[in-house]
Amino acid sequence: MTQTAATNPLAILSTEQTRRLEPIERRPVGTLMVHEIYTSIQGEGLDAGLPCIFVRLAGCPLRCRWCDTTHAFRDGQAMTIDQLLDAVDALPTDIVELTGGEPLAQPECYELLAALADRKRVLIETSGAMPIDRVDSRVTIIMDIKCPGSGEVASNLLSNLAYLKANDQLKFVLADRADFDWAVDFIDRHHLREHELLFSPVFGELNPADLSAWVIDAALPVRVQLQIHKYVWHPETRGV
Ligand SMILES: C[S@@+](CC[C@H](N)C(=O)[O-])C[C@H]1O[C@@H](n2cnc3c(N)ncnc32)[C@H](O)[C@@H]1O
Ligand SMILES: Nc1nc2[nH]cc(C(=O)O)c2c(=O)[nH]1
Ligand code: SF4
Ligand SMILES: [Mg+2]
Repeated sequence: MTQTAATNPLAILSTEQTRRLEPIERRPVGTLMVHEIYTSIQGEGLDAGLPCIFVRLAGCPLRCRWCDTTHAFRDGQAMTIDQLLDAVDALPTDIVELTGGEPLAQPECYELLAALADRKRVLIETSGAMPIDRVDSRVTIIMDIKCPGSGEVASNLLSNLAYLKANDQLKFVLADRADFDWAVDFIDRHHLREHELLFSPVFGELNPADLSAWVIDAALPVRVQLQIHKYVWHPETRGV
């Protein structure tokens, strides 16, 4: 059976609420536009496999060619930070990830991240197109470096590299061999080999076996990572 926000027992926004999502421009002052909140298995990064609460904010100024979350570009439910914290507190899971859309596109998210970090272990998944310097230091940042195949390479904010902490993660989502070569060059040019590096294939586009062979051949200190939720559930399933 496929699972959706409507059937996931740990989804916070009900079917009725998700039907009433508003365009992001209608966000009242002091609120964040939230696209969905649910619990699943962390499908990406160094915490893959662990239960995790996902708070997905609405809206993104980028348009990665292969984005799998275009449904979050526009609509959400306006929630105050207190409402969001109540929703997260109601869930027993002790890891929470803020994602989107682009979570850092909503400035209130800095305050939200600090408040979440008072309660749980917090991860943020960000495009790296917005400054990360104001993110609470207790939060683990998973930052995408956008490769040429995404069509968004010009959005990489290189000044962010200086703010990465030892336990943050740098992710390259690769569409083809040209992206792979570009990523290896980027890592060397910016002296990033000491960081936690993740190479992920664009789902359904780059064969994970090809990517794995390239990583083995180059003897690179990077982790090949697949989006495991797309293997556990049907890849189009929402709310997982
Ligand atoms: C939907 S984005 C939201 C967070 C933020 N906007 C970003 O790009 O990191 C979450 C993660 O999914 C990855 N992603 C999106 N579409 C993908 C695809 N088709 N294949 C592999 N990863 C994908 C993104 O690269 C990013 O690491
Ligand atoms: N299960 C699951 N794990 C994830 N890790 C990062 C995600 C994201 O969309 O940011 C994601 C997601 O959408 N689902
Ligand atoms: S930055 Fe993230 S949410 Fe925005 S288009 Fe790219 S992958 Fe999708
Ligand atoms: Mg996702």
